[in-house]
Amino acid sequence: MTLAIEVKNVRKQFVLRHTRSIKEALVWLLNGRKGDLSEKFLALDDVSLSVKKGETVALLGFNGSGKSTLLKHISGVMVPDSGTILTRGRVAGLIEVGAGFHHDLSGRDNVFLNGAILGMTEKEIEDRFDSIVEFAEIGQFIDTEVKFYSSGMYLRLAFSVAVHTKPDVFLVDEILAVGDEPFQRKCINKIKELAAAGQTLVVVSHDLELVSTICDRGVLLQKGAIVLDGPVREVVSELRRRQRD
Ligand SMILES: Nc1ncnc2c1ncn2[C@@H]1O[C@H](COP(=O)(O)OP(=O)(O)OP(=O)(O)O)[C@@H](O)[C@H]1O
Repeated sequence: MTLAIEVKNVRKQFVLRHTRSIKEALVWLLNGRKGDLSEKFLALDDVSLSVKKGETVALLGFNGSGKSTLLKHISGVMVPDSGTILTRGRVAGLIEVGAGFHHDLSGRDNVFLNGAILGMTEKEIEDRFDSIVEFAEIGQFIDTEVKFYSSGMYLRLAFSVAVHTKPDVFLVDEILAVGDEPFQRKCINKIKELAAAGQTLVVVSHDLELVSTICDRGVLLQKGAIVLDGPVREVVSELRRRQRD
């Protein structure tokens, strides 16, 4: 059994800064700065998760349960306060769409820039360039600066670059809710194709029907901790039961 992702005892705390009144700040100063004006919030509380190569996993849970935070740790965008995350092979994903895109550059330049950030060589990008543009249906706009793209065009190009990196682990965060319907369908088909080809997949989505068709395994998060891990249908049923309560 080859592991693609191994998350061990990960904790992540965020500091929530509240706006305080001048009076509150003054009292705090006069008291010798005792206590803490900021509040701490544990977004991931001792999370451990192993994902085997070829598994398709849906991270499920209510708003604020820590799904995106966990995905960002797997992608390496965030580092944990404690614990470890190991990933095997190339990890690519759609977490903050077009995060690596530069507004003043053309679509073409961004394909090269973003492709390189995602770990492709120049030769790989050149070889896959036509296919990237074709999948994104960007056509003649490929030489236009992306700041003039519609949000859908931007998203399509970002998605296309990401899937063409042929990653070993593909991470998708709620992306499927964006874009028009035909493109959504195309993305879903592409993701299903990747899953069928044995690609490791970790998906965050509130579309329970959709994740049930794409993923085999479901992981339910609640207040930053994993409370259930099993076949996706069972975990989705439990989440629905909790939604009704
Ligand atoms: N950079 C940050 N600074 C402070 N708090 C944060 C930060 N990122 C996330 N949080 C908090 O951590 C908690 C978990 O957020 P996260 O985005 O992981 O939840 P989620 O399960 O993906 O939620 P949703 O379903 O709404 O997308 C939330 O309460 C959120 O406000």
